[in-house]
Amino acid sequence: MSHPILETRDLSVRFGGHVAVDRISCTFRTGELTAIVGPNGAGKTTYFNLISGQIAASAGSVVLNGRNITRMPVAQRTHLGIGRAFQLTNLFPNLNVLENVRLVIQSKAGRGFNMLSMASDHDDLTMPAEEIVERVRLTGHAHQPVSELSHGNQRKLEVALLIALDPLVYMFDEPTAGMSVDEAPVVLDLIAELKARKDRTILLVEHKMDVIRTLADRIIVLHNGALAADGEPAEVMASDVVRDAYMGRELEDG
Ligand SMILES: Nc1ncnc2c1ncn2[C@@H]1O[C@H](COP(=O)(O)OP(=O)(O)OP(=O)(O)O)[C@@H](O)[C@H]1O
Repeated sequence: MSHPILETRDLSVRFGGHVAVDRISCTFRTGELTAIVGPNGAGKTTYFNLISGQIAASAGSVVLNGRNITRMPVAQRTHLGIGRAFQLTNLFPNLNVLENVRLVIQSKAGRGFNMLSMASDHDDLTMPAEEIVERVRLTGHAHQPVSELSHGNQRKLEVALLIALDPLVYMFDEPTAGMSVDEAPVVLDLIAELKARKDRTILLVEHKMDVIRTLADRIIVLHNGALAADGEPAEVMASDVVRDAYMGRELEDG
């Protein structure tokens, strides 16, 4: 098996008296797609925020490629290889789809994240940007300002930007939430392609059973902020821990 790229060690955060993530120790390997499941409020998003750096840990550590990144700001973690699906707030709303993708490629290529530099200065980056826009089926919207995109197309753009960034660790938080049945497969196919490359690590917070079944190599279950189960999908799904964690609530079948 490949070496662990990402590890959390006794990672915890408390908000006032409430422990939202409770001493989670977990290792993630290259080539592996881990689904993170658990009922509402279990701590999934908070765990993601701790890994990507959106919030600071109260205790424990996050280790990327052997390096302690626990105290690093988001931008530095991104630079080192942690990639979280962009929220619309990270985009330039008045620039179009293609320009936003090109800016991420430009920044990745070490040419700065300068939206004022002329597009013609970076002509060589336009073609890779167009390819990524095509992969998420947004070619028809390439010249549309991102602020005018439908919700589903915004989500596809988030995935496009992450692919442009091409981090070591891809973090997806319910990537198809709110997408139509026509749109979701585009994103799921792209995640499957990333997984097939075997050279990236993918973390996926997901409620949809069919998505987990199709994509996950491994499932971890969070319950009350703690790691309740960790293992192969069939084994975890059949376990009492999952039944107890969900307390009668089902993972979504849709
Ligand atoms: N900034 C915050 N301040 C106070 N409490 C918070 C904060 N962020 C999260 N929490 C609490 O931490 C717990 C975990 O929340 P979190 O959003 O991580 O759960 P989740 O598993 O992602 O849930 P969902 O599936 O509903 O998105 C919840 O009880 C939540 O209310």
